[in-house]
Amino acid sequence: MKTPQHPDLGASLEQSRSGLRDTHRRSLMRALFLVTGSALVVFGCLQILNGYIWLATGEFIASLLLFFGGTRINRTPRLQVWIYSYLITGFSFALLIMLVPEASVSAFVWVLMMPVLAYLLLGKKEGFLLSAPFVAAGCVTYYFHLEFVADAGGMIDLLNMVLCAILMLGFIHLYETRREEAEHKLFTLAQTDALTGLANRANFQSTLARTLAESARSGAGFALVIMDIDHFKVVNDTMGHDAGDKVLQDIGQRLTERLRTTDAVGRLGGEEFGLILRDVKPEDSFELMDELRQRIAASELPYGEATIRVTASFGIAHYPDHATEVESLFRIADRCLFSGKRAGRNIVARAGLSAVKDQRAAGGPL
Ligand SMILES: Nc1nc2c(ncn2[C@@H]2O[C@H](COP(=O)(O)OP(=O)(O)OP(=O)(O)O)[C@@H](O)[C@H]2O)c(=O)[nH]1
Repeated sequence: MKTPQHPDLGASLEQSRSGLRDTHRRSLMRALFLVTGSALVVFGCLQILNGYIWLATGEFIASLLLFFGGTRINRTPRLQVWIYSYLITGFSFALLIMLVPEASVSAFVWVLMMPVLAYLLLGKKEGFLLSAPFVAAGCVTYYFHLEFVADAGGMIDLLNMVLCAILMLGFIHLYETRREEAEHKLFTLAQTDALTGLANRANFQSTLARTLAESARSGAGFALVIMDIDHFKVVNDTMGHDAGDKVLQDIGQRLTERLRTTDAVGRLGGEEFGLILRDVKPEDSFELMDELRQRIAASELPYGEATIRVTASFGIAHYPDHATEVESLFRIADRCLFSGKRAGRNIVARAGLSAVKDQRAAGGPL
């Protein structure tokens, strides 16, 4: 059986919580550091011409820090801290500039940029919590900038700003909510076998890799079981594909019903299923699978006027007794299954110590 390496899908979702993967967030941050750093150099020069030496000095220092940050952002393990530091400092700096009595009215356009950056870099919840107070503070500053709205023209100016800020925040929030929902739906679809509702092969392999890493830390063993329905082709050929589908759904349900919630079940493809039994000894996993085998053999699935009976064969490999790597565990369980099929089917076959010996003698996994 070919078992290609699959990325951990759970980790992928975690990394894309803001809509951008960590690598993209780093690239965006680097671009922001460079753009805002360069912009601050220009603004600093203009502030000198305006006579605001202290403001220009602050902008030059900030631009140096930003250029330095641009060289570090790709390597830092604390990306989230860097993002928060950048956004909070940047937003506060923008507010400070708006508070200057002679501030140009165009400085207030940055208020509208705040939610865009915060949502893009932090996601919906954290983006809202960070940007909403700054947007509100920007609107209040604008009110003071207009000198308390003395006439109708001032009121129009204020309402333009406030309405635009509210709409910007609202639209970005709505967009991010829909994007998260769509991503979640896609992610679930990409992980699930459509026919049985079980984990699909890629998802099962991610779970297996995670279980192995956890077991390596905790020292607890687990069993990998590969189960295959016997002579499934006959069901399809004699009763039709729809009957075959019903059998697959029924078997999938039986497997999940019988196992513990901490165990994992997945459809590896066709009529083949994978099971991970956590915290289990070799004798116990054999007994459990044999009970499952008997249940499947004894069950009758009504299909129209007919009744469908199937049997299944199982191959078991144990971590760490038989192998300590995903590939080797799969190969051993698969070979056990194959030997069970050759021995007449409706059998639970487990790797023995000889399997481990053979593997060592051959200088590699079985
Ligand atoms: N109904 C249905 N059939 C499927 C599906 N996926 C694979 N199959 C069928 O499963 C059958 C597998 O046949 P084989 O690989 O020969 O295996 P088998 O008949 O179970 O024989 P043994 O495994 O040797 O006992 C083929 O007929 C496939 O078309 C599916 O999603 N639905």
